[in-house]
Amino acid sequence: MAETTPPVAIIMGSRSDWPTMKRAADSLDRLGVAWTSSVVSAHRTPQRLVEFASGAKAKGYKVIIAGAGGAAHLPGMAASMTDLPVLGVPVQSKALKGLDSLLSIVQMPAGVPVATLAIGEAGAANAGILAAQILALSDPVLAGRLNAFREAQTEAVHETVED
Ligand SMILES: Nc1c(C(=O)O)ncn1[C@@H]1O[C@H](COP(=O)(O)O)[C@@H](O)[C@H]1O
Repeated sequence: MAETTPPVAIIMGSRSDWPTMKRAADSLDRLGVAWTSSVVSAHRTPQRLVEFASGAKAKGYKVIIAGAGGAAHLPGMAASMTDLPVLGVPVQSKALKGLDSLLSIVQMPAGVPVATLAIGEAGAANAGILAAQILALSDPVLAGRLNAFREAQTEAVHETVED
């Protein structure tokens, strides 16, 4: 039987980004959304990026989460080759604490959007949730799971508040 493509592709510039990008995968797992992950670099494997990004929609992906650090050109270059929504995660760099990653991702020219998340693990976790929210627009069952997730989150905060 032919394998179905999961709706979310997580790509990252280097294997060293995985501890951050795993947070996106964790969010997706929690919400019951299937994903794949792979290392693709605009700098180190440009041909692999062209093949991935230009073929992503035809392959059946619905949302791309792209994480990279430093001169983080991966999300923008991926967005230039697909009209799937691209969520960019600035991975925290050693030298500049991720400010370089953030600025490399966020300032896209008009016409080629990348939805840019916060630097580091919180941004990656939110990328997973945001991908699920996009998919939930046409998936009421997933929308219900997202709602339950939000309620559980609110309840967990209430439990830490005395009064
Ligand atoms: N920013 C990019 C791209 C890209 O944008 O294509 N490819 C790799 N990298 C980044 O280089 C950093 C260091 O990578 P190494 O740890 O492999 O030296 C990683 O955060 C990666 O995302």
